[in-house]
Amino acid sequence: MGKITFPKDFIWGAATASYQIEGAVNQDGRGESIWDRFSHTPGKVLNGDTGDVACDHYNRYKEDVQLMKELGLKGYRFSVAWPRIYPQGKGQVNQKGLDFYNSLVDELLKAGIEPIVTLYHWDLPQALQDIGGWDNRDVTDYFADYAFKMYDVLGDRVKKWITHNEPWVVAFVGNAFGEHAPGYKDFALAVRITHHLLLSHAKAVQAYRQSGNDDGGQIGITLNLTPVYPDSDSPEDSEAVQFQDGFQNRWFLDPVFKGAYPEDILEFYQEKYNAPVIRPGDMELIADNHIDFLGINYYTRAVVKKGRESGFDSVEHVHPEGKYTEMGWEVYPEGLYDLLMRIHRDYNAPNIYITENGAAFKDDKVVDGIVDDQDRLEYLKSHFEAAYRAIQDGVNLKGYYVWSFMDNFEWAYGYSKRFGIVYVDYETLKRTPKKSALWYRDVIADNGF
Ligand SMILES: N=[N+]=NCCCCNC(=O)[C@@H]1[C@H]2[C@H](O)[C@@H](O)[C@H](O)[C@@H](CO)[C@@H]12
Repeated sequence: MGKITFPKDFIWGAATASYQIEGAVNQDGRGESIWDRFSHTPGKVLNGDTGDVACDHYNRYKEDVQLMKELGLKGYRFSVAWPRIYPQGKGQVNQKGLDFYNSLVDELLKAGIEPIVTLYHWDLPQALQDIGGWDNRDVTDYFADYAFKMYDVLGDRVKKWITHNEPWVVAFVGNAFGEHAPGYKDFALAVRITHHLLLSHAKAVQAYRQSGNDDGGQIGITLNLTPVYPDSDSPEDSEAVQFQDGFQNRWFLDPVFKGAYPEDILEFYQEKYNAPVIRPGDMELIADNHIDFLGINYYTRAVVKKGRESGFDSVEHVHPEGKYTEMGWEVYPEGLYDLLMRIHRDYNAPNIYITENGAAFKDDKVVDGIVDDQDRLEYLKSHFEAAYRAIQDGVNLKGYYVWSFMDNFEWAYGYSKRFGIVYVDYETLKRTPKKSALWYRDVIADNGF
């Protein structure tokens, strides 16, 4: 592909999340989150790593914003730690928590960087988990109250909001697979939670429309979407694709864009799990609170075939020959093009932002002050090219936030996986831009490559 130039005003950014970078978990009145509890539970996180210190961004945010400015970022996606605002999840507000995010937003605006703020990136106040967490329908109201408070405090300067980050991961990885906080292995619980996450999303959108701060503001949701391909053209493998696509993608896309769950998956869940619990008015609330943009987190594709056991959900993942990242995820930029075209075709999505795309590679070694992460540079270049092709074919893609601005706490993998375009030495907390960051700086300056 020759030189490509992205549309004018395309937002080139980078993304992070509160629990993964902030540290300072006991500073300035922050309450405990489910990830504090989970990471301090022996055996849950590799090497016993926790987010206690992480990148200490809470105390180093001015330095970090200065580095973002030097890289020329147009946008920065971060999340607010609910437990910094409401240490108990509801009730008493923690002013020092609000002060931090106010200062961070002011630093970003001074640096000419547009903030896009995620309200929930997995760090639920533990006090709410103690009353059932997302399985407790009341938490959907506490989330809307927390959202309303953030719109009130930051809404004059923050004009792009994301309600949830990856509700599929929150529900299934945290409550069916047991790999993330709070660590349950109960599929019916996970299905019930998906409904409460979507309900809380709708209530937070409704709160935004009522906040009086939505003038020129946009609100959306970020979904981790995975295009699914069959291992063969057999009818069995097509059925496996249909289930996997419904389980991972359509279960969230359909309610958000069409106001109803996909029939095939809903029927299957009600039959097998007697879930979700949907009350009269729920689907109307979800249907009536439209989003202004869809955030897409894209990492890789899925290739599936019918599994050995019977049933609609009998799916076996296949791992084709090819290049894989340190997470075991296939490098497949074509999947980003196919995904964007599918969302455009099947959901007629309004504006779309890639709210996360990036990779963990072993190529992070500091040699003579340089981190030569050529693998990551090539990963990003190939995915930028796929995004460009989708824009050329009509997709309303308005921005791209690389995951991640800097190496950080990679959930159950702790600090063993590095996704940053900026290297973090966890002994000294020194930040060093990697080769990919210096290349990205030029891409942003030229609005292409
Ligand atoms: N079973 N299983 N699956 C595990 C999770 C699958 C998908 N993981 C993601 O999308 C997470 C997303 C997250 O927003 C960010 O906080 C994470 O740091 C990145 C990198 O991991 C990605």
